[in-house]
Amino acid sequence: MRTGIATVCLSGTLKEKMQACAIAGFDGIEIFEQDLVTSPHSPEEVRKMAADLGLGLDLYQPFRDFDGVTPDLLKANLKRAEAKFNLMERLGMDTILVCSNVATATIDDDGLRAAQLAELAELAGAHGVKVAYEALAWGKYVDDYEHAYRLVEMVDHPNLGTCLDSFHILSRDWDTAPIEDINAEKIFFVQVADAPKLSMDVLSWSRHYRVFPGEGQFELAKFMGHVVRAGYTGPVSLEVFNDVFRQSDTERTAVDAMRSLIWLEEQSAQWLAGTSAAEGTEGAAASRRRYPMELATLPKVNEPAGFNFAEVKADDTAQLEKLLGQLGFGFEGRHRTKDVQLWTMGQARVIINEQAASHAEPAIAALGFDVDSPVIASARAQQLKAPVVARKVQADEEVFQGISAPDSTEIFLCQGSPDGTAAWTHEFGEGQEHASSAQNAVIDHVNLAQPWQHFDEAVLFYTSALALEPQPFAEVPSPSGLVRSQVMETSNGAIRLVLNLAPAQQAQTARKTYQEHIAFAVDDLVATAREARKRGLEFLQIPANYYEDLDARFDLEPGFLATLKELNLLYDRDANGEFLHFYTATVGSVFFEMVERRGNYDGYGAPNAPVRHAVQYDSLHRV
Ligand SMILES: O=C(O)c1ccc(O)c(O)c1
Ligand SMILES: [Mg+2]
Repeated sequence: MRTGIATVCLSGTLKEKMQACAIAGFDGIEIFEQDLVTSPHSPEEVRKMAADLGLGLDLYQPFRDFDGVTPDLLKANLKRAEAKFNLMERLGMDTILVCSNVATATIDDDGLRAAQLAELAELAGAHGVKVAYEALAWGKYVDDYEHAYRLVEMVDHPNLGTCLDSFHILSRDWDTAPIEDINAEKIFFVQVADAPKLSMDVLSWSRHYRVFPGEGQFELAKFMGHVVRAGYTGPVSLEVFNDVFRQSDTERTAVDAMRSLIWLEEQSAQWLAGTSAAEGTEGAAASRRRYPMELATLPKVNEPAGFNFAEVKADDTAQLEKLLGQLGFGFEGRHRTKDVQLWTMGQARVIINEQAASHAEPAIAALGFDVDSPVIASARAQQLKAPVVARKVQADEEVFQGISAPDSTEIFLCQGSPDGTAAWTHEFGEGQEHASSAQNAVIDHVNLAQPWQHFDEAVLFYTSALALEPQPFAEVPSPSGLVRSQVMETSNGAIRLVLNLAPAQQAQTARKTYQEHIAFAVDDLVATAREARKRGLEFLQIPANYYEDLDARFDLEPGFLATLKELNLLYDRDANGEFLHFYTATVGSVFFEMVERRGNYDGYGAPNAPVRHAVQYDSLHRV
C-alpha cells in the first residue's frame, strides 16, 4: 500500500511538515494549497526538497467551486485552473483534487456539470494533469460519491477521475459496497480519515473533529476493503482536519499518523480475509493474491490475559507503603539491585519505585501486561512505531520487553502464567515481610491521566499495539471542568484501562493536580473496608447527600445503606449486577480504589465519578 498524508494534518511550516513526513516513513504527501502559498520556498525548491527527502508529491489540493456555474464564471474558473496547472508543472505534480461546488453553483444539471468538467479535463490533459473530482459531504448539488462517479463516467475523459474520501462517505452513512463497482482506473486518489460519531453539522465535524484511523468510530477497514476489491493501487492518504493535531508536535503527530495507516492496512487485510472466508474462497492467502494492492500484515497478538503488575511513584514513599499496608497488602521485600519494593495482596502486585517522582512523569510509572508471547507482542508494537523502553538488567534477572505509551507510562510485556504467579518476584526478598490480608485481590482497572495533545494517539496506541477495545467515551463533570473518560479493555475485562483527559486548566499545570489510580477487586469489600479501618486507613469522605440520593435511586435495604454510609462506600447497580467501591486519600498524585463486582457488573461506577472528583477537589483546595 502506498502511504500518504496531507500537509493540513500537521502543525508547522511546509518544510517542517515535509521533514516530519519523511522521518515517519510516508511514501508521499498531498500539498494543501495554503501551505504552499504561505511558504517562503519557490515551487522548484519544494520540488527539490521532496526529491531529497524521498517523498512523492502525490496530490495538489484543493481546487474549489468549479462546476455547475454560469458561462462567465466557467471562463474565470478555467483561467484559475490553468494557473494551477502551470504551478503544478513547476512542482512536478500531476494530480489535482477538485471538490464539488459548495458555494458558486447555481445550475443543478448533470448534463451541464459534465460538459464543464469535460472542458476542465481537456485543459488538464493539455498540461499533463489528472483531475480527481471529490464529492464533499456538504456539496451544494453533488454530495455523494456515486453521483461524482456518474459524472466522471458521463465525461469519459482520460484526465478526469474521482477521489474517494472516507469522511465524506461515512459521515453521510453512504453505502460503501458500490465502491467495488467503480472502474479502478477512474479512482485517481483515496483519502482516509476517521471521526467520533457526533451529532453536528457535517462541515464543522469535518473541519475540526477528523482523527486518524483507529481513533474514531468509522468502519474504515470495510471502506478500504471495498477500495481494494475495486482494484485500486494508488496512494492511501490521510486527510485529517483536527484542532489538536494542528497545534501538536509535528514529528510526533506524523508518527501517530503513520501508525494509523500501518494498522489500517492490517485491518483491511483482515476484513478482506474475513469476507472472502465468509464467501467460501480460501481465506487470507487467496484474498491477498486476488487484488492488485499489496497489503502488509503485522505480527499477530491476542488480547493480553491480565495485569502482571503496576508500578507507582510518589515523593513520599513512606506514605505509599502505609496506604498499601492499611489496605491489606504485604511487603515482599526490596529488589536485589533496583530501588524498588514489591507489595502484594493475593494476585495483585504493586511495585513502589523509590526514585524521586518528577512532576512531568506519570504517577503510575509502569504497567505489566501478561501476553502469550512477549517477543511477538514487542515485535508488533515496534512495527507500529512504539518507542522501546530500555531497562537495565543484571544476570539472572527477567528481561522485560517494554514500550512507552503516549503519556510515557511504560508498558511491559510479560509472560503470563496459568496460575497467576510471576517468575520475577524471586528477585525481591530483602527486607522485613509483613503478613498480608487473608483476602485475595487482583488489579481490576487502572486510571491514567492523559495529556490533552496525546489523547487520541493513546487510544490508537492501545488499540493497535495492545489489542484493547475502545468503548464509547463519556464526559464526567468535576468542579474544575468536564473530564473526558475513555475505557479501553479486553473483551473479558481482564485488562481495563480508563484514559482520562483532564480539563484544560488542570492539564496545563503540573500533573500533580490531576490524579491517577489503581483499583483492586476483592471478594468482600465490606470486610476489606472494616479491616482497613482497623489499620487506620484514611478513606475518601463521601458526603451525606450522596447517600440520600442513592437511597432515592435504588431504594436500598436500610441496614445495607447504613453500612455503606458508615464505611464511606460508593454503590452502583445495573441490569447485570452491583458494584461497591471506596477510595483512599491521595499520595503525591496517586491514590487507590478497592472494588467488589457482584453478578456480571461490567462498569466502573460512572454515576459516582462526579462525587469522587468533587471530594478530591475539595480536599486539595482546603489544604
Ligand atoms: O473542508 C474542505 O474544504 C475540504 C477540502 C478538501 C478536501 O479533500 C476535503 O475532504 C475537505
Ligand atoms: Mg478530502
